[in-house]
Amino acid sequence: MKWLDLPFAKNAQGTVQLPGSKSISNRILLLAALAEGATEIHDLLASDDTARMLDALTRLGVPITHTGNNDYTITGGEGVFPVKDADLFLGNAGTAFRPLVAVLSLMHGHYRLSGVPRMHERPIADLVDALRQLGADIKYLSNPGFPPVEIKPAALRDQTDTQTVTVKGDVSSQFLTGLLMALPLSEKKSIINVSGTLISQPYIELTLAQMQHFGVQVEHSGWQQFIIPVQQKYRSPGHIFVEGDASSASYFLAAGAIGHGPVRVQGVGRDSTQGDIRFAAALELMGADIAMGENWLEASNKEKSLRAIDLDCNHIPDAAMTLAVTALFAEGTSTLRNIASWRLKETDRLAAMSTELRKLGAIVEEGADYLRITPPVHGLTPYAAIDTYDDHRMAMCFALASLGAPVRINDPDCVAKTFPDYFEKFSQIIHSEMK
Ligand SMILES: O=C(O)C1=C[C@@H](OP(=O)(O)O)[C@@H](O)[C@H](O)C1
Ligand SMILES: C=C(OP(=O)(O)O)C(=O)O
Repeated sequence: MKWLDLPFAKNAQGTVQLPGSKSISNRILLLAALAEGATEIHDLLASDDTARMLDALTRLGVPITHTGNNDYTITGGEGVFPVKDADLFLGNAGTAFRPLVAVLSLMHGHYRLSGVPRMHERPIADLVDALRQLGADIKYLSNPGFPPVEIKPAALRDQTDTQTVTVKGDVSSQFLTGLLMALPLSEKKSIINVSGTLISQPYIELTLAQMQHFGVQVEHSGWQQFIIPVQQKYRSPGHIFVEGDASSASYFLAAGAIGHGPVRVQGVGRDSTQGDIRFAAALELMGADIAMGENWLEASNKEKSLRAIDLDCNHIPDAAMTLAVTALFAEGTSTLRNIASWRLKETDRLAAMSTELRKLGAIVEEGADYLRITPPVHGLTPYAAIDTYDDHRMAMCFALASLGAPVRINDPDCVAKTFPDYFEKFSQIIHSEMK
C-alpha cells in the first residue's frame, strides 16, 4: 500500500486555485448531452467522477470534443442518446450513477449500469421505486435495492397529460435530483412529491439552478413538491463556466483557521449556489475570520485556538467531514448532528471518522446520526497512520491533522475521485516555519 507522510506544520498561508465543482460538472455534462444545440463547457473538473460521466456519455453516442485543458464542447441530442444498448461503468460516482439511471429509464433503450464494489453497497431503491411508478423496467442484477441494474425499454405509463411520482427524500437527495433532471424529457407536466424529510437540500437548489441555465423552470414552494410545467426542453446556454468546488475549498479554509492563515481559495465566492460555501459560516462560529469576494473565500485566525461547535450539518454533509477534523483544534467538545447519510457514502463515514480521530487521541462518541468529538488534552498523538477507506474526503480532511502533529495518510491516491492534485496544492499552503 502507498502512503504519504506529512510533517508537522506550524502554519498555513497562501492562495489556492480550486478545481471545478464535481456536483456542477456532472450536472452540466448530462444536461448539455440532453439539450438542443452545442454547449461549450469551461473549467470542468478533471477527476475520476467526471471521467466516469464523460465515458458514459461517449458510450451513449454523445458527441464530445475536448477543446482545451478543462474545456469541452458537447453537442446535445435533444433528449435522445444515439446508442440504445450499452454497458456503463460508473465507478463510485453518485452524481453520475443516480441521474443516469433516471434519464436512461426514459430512453427506450437497453442499458446495464455498474460501479466499484462500494457503489454496489450504496442504495438506489428509492429512485428505482419512483421510476417504476412511471412504468420504467429496471431490474437489480445482484442485491435487491442496490446496483448493478439493468434497464430495458419500457412502455411508460401514459398518465394523461400529467405524470405524478413520489420519491423518498431522506436517504439521498440524488434520487430527487435524478428525477428532476429526467422528467422534462417526457415534455409532459410532471409533479414530484417528496416523502420523508428531504436531506442535503442545497444540492436540490443546485440542480434547479443548473436546469434553469438549460432553460427548464421548476416550480416549488417548500421542499415537498416540485412541478415541472408542460413542454419544456433543455436548450444549450452556449457557453457555461464551472465554478470552483466549494467542498474542496473546505480543506484550505480549515487550514487557514487552524494554521492562522490567511488562506484564500479562488474560483468560488459569496454568491455561489453550492451549499458547501456555508462551511465558511461554520468556521466563523468556531472563531475564524472569514472574508469573501465575488470569486474568492478566505480564512484566517488571530486567536490561539478555535471554539467548539454544536451544529446541525444536514445542509453540508460533505464539508462536515472537514469540521470533524477541525474540531481536534477547538477548545471543548464539538457535536456534528443530523449526518446519518454519512453511513451510505464512499464508506461508512461515521464509523471511519470515529476510528481515525481516535488514532489522533480524540475521545469520540459515535451516534446513529451524530458525532461528538473531544480533542486530546495534550496535543494530537504524533505519527498516527490514518486509513482512508477509498474515501477521498477521509484523505483530504485528515491532512489537516498535520497542523497538530506529523501524520501518515494511507492510500492518498483515493483523492482522485474529486481532486487528483490535492496533496500538491495542500503542500503549497503548509509551512513548517511561522510565516
Ligand atoms: O447531488 C450532489 O451533487 C451531491 C449530493 C450529496 O449527496 P446526498 O444527497 O446523498 O447526501 C453529496 O454528499 C454528494 O457529494 C454530491
Ligand atoms: C458523497 C460523495 O460523492 P457521491 O457524489 O459519489 O455521492 C462525496 O463526494 O462526498
